[in-house]
Amino acid sequence: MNQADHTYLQLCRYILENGTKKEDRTGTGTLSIFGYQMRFNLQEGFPLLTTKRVPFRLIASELLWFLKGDTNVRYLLQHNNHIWDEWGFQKWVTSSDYDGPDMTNFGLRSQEDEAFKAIYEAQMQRYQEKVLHDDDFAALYGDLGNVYGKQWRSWEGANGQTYDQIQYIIQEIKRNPDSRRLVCSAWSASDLEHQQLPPCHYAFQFYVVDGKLSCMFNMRSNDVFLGLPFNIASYALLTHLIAHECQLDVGELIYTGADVHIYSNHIEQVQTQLTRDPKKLPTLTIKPGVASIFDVELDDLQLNDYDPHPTIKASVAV
Ligand SMILES: Nc1nc(=O)c2c([nH]1)NC[C@@H]1CN(c3ccc(C(=O)N[C@@H](CCC(=O)O)C(=O)O)cc3)CN21
Ligand SMILES: O=c1ccn([C@H]2C[C@H](O)[C@@H](COP(=O)(O)O)O2)c(=O)[nH]1
Repeated sequence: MNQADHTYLQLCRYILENGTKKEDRTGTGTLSIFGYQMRFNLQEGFPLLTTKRVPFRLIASELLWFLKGDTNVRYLLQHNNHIWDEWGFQKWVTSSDYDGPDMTNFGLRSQEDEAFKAIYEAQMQRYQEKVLHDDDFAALYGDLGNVYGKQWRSWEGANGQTYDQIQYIIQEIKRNPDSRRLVCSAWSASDLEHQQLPPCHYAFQFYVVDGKLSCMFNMRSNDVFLGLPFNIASYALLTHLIAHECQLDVGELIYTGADVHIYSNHIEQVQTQLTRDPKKLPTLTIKPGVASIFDVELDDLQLNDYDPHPTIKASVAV
């Protein structure tokens, strides 16, 4: 059974038919709806879409990065993960330390202007090298500010004391699984000015019934073609990891989105994906013996029987 692809494709179809043209911060333009919910039964298989290839390795390394409480893209680069590069790069090129060619509006310009694209790529390569090999540079420009890792693992209270929301949730699930307070919030009003990108998945909550762990996650803004397949798989993986540690089965994953949009330069890609028939979902195995989710490494996670349709390329809006 694979209901997951159908559920996702139904959302895509719904936006194409009912979405309103809406301008956005990146200048790309979107088709957007406001308010949508989807449910994924995690017992059916691991919800990694099969109607295009979704790179599980990038999703897993990003989630482990959050769980480590890390906010610096150096860890991602060390794992050959480039999904956050543009947001660190932006911090560098808009600073007084930047001494290269003008990078104003690099996201859109690199899609429209081939000559600029080559200049941009050279600067991006310089950025990546510096983050990887220059500690001072990485501390300044690799760090994305108080993003997910910081809020999840060391939320700062008014008194300067820090709170580990993930540790709290795990302890509570073990001690009092009926709790209705198994919430993690990444949205901190006082931190908005200290973040390269305010959290898109800003809160999630767990629920235990009949020995199964379910999770609901909320998104204020969601890029349906590039972001959402990652977000679904990431929260599915988080639910599996916490269930594993708490000796529970997995239940349901519930998604609630607010401004749910397809970028205007992703419409063709979505239409291609809609012509494809879903295949069997993969399954996930966590290496036995990994006791704490904070010790999990990439090699402890194994995705089985993933045989998707080919990748569909698209540019990310910055
Ligand atoms: N516009 C936008 N969409 C997002 O989904 C997004 C952001 N911005 N900003 C922050 C993070 C970064 N995320 C990203 C960024 C890029 C891809 C992406 O390009 N995915 C490609 C594969 C990329 C690769 O192989 O390196 C894909 O085909 O899924 C996915 C998620 C999710 N978030
Ligand atoms: O996990 C993520 C992170 C980001 N996004 C998307 C949603 C929007 O398209 C952009 C963020 O732009 P804002 O103007 O701050 O809303 O990134 C995502 O889908 N998933």
